[in-house]
Amino acid sequence: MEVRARAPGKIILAGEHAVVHGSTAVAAAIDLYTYVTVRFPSDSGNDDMLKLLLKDMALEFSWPIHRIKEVLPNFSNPNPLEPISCSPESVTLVASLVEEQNIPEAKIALASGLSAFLWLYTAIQGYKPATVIVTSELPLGSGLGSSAAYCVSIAGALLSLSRCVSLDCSHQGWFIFGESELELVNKWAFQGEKIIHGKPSGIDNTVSTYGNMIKFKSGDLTCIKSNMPLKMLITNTRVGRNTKALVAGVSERTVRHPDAMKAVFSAVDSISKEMATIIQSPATDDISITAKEEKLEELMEMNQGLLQCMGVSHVSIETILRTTLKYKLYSKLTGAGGGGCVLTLLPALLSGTVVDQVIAELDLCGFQCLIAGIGGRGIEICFSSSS
Ligand SMILES: Nc1ncnc2c1ncn2[C@@H]1O[C@H](COP(=O)(O)OP(=O)(O)O)[C@@H](O)[C@H]1O
Ligand SMILES: C[C@@](O)(CCOP(=O)(O)O)CC(=O)O
Ligand SMILES: [Mg+2]
Repeated sequence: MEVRARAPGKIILAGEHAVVHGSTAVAAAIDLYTYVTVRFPSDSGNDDMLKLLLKDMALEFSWPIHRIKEVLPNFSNPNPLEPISCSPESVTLVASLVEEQNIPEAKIALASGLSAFLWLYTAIQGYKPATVIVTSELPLGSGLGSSAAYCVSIAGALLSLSRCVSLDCSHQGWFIFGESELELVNKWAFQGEKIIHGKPSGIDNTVSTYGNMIKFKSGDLTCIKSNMPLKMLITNTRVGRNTKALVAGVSERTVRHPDAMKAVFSAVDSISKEMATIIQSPATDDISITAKEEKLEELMEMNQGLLQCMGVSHVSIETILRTTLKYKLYSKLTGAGGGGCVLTLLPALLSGTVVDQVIAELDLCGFQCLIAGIGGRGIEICFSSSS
């Protein structure tokens, strides 16, 4: 028996960073997924090892089960139905197991992802040998929530194999968990995100778990039903960055300038709420859709200005803003910034020729453009007998 889980990446339409400090944010799932397959030994022939295969990077990591027991003796009796919190001590211990692996210097950012995997695996499955295979359609460290999609798909696959969660294994094809399992997946994935992000708001794992478009504030989500065609161009600056460092940088700025930053976060809160209202408000004809799009563009521009105040923009992001503005198109960074991806609203009546022109110009600058479907499904799983 093996299980495959897939969880989507996301875009944040408004409110990144400020959401960590209690403001409202709006996010949507995108149709790019991370896939995690878990296979127990009877299928793989691997008796006493926990193996992690990162197939896209052709990397393989493995830990003898006895070594995991030695370093993490307190994970002996996991209860998947009661997510525990990842204490700093347990994260340090897990990191010491990761240090025993040979991670190529250029891929050192994977270390936190390996820690999150080991922590989630032992906390949910204990000391069971297994082979876990990960592939992803998402660029890593680019603001599209690869860390959350990775944690959600790992948590989902592991929980679906746990005896505490009863699922119909004979089900054919992809299927969605029930409400209580989704809540469990989300809680476990949040612990993984803590290991990768340091201080996550929880918006990324929540939208990756539940899918759709959501409004999120202090751990609470509200589903948003869009009443307009919402098309976004996603441009990857290809400038690598690390969410944990950027989130910490905003917190440091908040300590230095508490009153100013409070005002910034409050303005972002208003922007996100207004954006959610506009997206949901009825629009029956082209004129009302265009009017709504113009308001959204202005809100995106304002949110981008506030992200600059938080210190998370980047020259590559500014280049994209200027380039798209030449075509009267409005953009903002999405995710943690500092590089990563930028969103550009593509109005419903915009001609395909203009879209092609702007993409060609962004391509020439060395950026990578994609148009993803937004607001789709969250985590799904699929059982198969073996492979
Ligand atoms: N498919 C994956 N395989 C292994 N690690 C992953 C994968 N996806 C994400 N990660 C982990 O998450 C990190 C990127 O997370 P983060 O900096 O939050 O950026 P983002 O979530 O925007 O992609 C990677 O450096 C890695 O540690
Ligand atoms: C900056 C932040 O708001 C979003 C980070 O998203 P990403 O990891 O850059 O995809 C952090 C968070 O909400 O946890
Ligand atoms: Mg992330």
